[in-house]
Amino acid sequence: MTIPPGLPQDSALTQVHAGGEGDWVRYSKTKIYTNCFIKQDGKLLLGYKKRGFGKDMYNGFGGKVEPGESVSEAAHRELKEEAGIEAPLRKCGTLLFVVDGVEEAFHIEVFVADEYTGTITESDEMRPEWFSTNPNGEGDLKPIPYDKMWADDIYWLYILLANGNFAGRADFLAEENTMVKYWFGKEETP
Ligand SMILES: COc1nc(N)nc2c1ncn2[C@H]1C[C@H](O)[C@@H](COP(=O)(O)OP(=O)(O)OP(=O)(O)O)O1
Repeated sequence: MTIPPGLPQDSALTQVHAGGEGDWVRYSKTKIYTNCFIKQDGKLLLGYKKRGFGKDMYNGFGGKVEPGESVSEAAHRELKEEAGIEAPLRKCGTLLFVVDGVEEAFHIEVFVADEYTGTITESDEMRPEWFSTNPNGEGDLKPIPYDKMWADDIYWLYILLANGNFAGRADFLAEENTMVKYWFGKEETP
């Protein structure tokens, strides 16, 4: 499978996962979102989404890029609004999701940081929680709850945890956490 439409075609991406059948779904509009992760000492900070899109699932902290805002500004704002913290965020991935029945495709810029300042605080939208990056958990910390996350996350989160860069696309069924077709690539480092 080649790099899907909607992802940068000239990048140094090597396919790491691909699956599904049929054609990529066509879409006419995209909305830009951010998604931010804090990783530190074998732990990953996730948020339990209390309302809105993705309710009752764990995810990074993020949301829509507002008019007049850069993607980086939006990432820092959402991290502060949803988790109460600031961090030296580094962009590490680009994701495109087309959800059947949702008019605009989700173009998501993913950020990561190894440190943060401030006090992690629950917001109206997210309840922050640390997880162990060890698949068996560590002490009181549970392993990353992939069964309560978007189905795509398991295909790229390990690259983020290893300080790599990635891009991917998935076409989802309407109102279901099911990928109909997907492609994920890792950027090769020289
Ligand atoms: C469909 O697959 C997805 N996978 C993953 N991992 N993350 C996703 C997927 N679809 C959306 N997201 C992310 C992108 C954003 O970080 C959030 C959604 O943002 P939200 O709708 O909550 O945006 P806000 O601006 O915060 O919304 P409000 O208007 O409610 O404040 O999920």
